Amino acid sequence: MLTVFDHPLIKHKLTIMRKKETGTKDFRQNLDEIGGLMVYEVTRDLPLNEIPIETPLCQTIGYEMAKDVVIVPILRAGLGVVNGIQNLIPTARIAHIGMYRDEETLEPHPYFEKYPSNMDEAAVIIVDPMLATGGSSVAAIDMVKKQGATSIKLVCLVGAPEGVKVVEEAHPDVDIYLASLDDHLNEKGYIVPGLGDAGDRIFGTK
Ligand SMILES: O=c1ccn([C@@H]2O[C@H](COP(=O)(O)O)[C@@H](O)[C@H]2O)c(=O)[nH]1
Ligand SMILES: O=P(O)(O)OP(=O)(O)O
Ligand SMILES: [Mg+2]
Repeated sequence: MLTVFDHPLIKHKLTIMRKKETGTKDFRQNLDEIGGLMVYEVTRDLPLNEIPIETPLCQTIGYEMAKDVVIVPILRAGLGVVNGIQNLIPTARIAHIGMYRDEETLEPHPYFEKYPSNMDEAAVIIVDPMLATGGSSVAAIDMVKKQGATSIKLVCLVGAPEGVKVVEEAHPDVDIYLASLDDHLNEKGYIVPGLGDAGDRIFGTK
């Protein structure tokens, strides 16, 4: 299932990120804030356990999260989304998948992976600001499934219709969340209108 957020705060912050004159500091801050706003909805169906508790007044039933949450940023750009989510789920574990996209072929190249031990039981949230051809996302989902993950969500900021179709066809069981579904991919595999190269804008490498 694809969910595209239609929230004024997300639209406002994403517009700041899209502007070419926005510098690294403001880019990162708005990415952080959008990550926090999106996670509220992304985690809406997380299972809860009922637990007996005692308030200062009486005994009652409270709730605690039934599953560990594992956030999986696709490096580098995905790192920019982690903080906003972690602020709201401080107990989340962080896995890492290192992947770059070949500039000519647009094929994803994994170079690093590290996971906690309980991927099979966890609610796994893969994050990458950009869903372009879908190659990186499909490869990352393949990798977490190999670790036994069954509850997987993909959270991106900006998506292209081409990439959404590729992920939906390869992994129909994975819910996709976007802040914006943009128009198309250009001949170099960049999302249009997009926001440019997310990794470079987060880390100031261009
Ligand atoms: O406009 C764009 C498009 C892509 N990226 C980076 O590439 C990957 C995703 O590309 P896929 O083609 O979907 O594999 C993503 O990790 C971004 O880092 C970008 O920054 N801007
Ligand atoms: O996906 P890429 O190639 O843009 O890599 P990075 O996110 O490290 O900039
Ligand atoms: Mg990337």
